[in-house]
Amino acid sequence: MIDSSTPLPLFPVVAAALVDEEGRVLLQQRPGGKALAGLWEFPGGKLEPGETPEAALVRELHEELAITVAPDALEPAGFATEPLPGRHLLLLLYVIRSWSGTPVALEADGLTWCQPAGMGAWPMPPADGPLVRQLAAYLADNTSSDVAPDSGTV
Ligand SMILES: Nc1nc2c([nH]c(=O)n2[C@H]2C[C@H](O)[C@@H](COP(=O)(O)OP(=O)(O)OP(=O)(O)O)O2)c(=O)[nH]1
Repeated sequence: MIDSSTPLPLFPVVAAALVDEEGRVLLQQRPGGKALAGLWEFPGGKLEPGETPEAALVRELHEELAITVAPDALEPAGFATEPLPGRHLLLLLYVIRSWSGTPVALEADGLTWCQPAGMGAWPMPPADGPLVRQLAAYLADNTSSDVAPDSGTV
């Protein structure tokens, strides 16, 4: 018998907040027939055996969006955990500001670019609520402005 203290296997998933020059972030719609169909998510997916999180995300973004990302473009930006049936989701979010190619929905039902402050309008999986808040805070703290640095000090 499994009691509530039985640990669930950890289920690591990597996800990307692709940020464009206007500060918008790409979301994709999960396709029909999959768990959480119709909800909007950060592109990404499960790790394959032996894969690092970064390698998995580079691979997933190529498979899902046909874009190429250099591993050093990945900025760790937040995480969330969520109990799922039979396993426990560990969702790792990376910010990515540069890539090659134009994202196209190879697996998703649709793509949308939205400002982090407007993401609440898009229905997302339960685990994503904390990620959206962390992302907004991360971008507020880690986005350079167009103002030139003060060069008046010696
Ligand atoms: N990529 C991504 N997955 C998310 C997000 N939020 C969230 O709860 N998840 C969950 C949904 C799935 O349980 C898991 C991602 O797995 P997945 O999409 O690669 O795999 P899947 O089981 O849905 O489909 P498959 O690969 O077996 O066909 O992470 C998110 O923002 N992005």
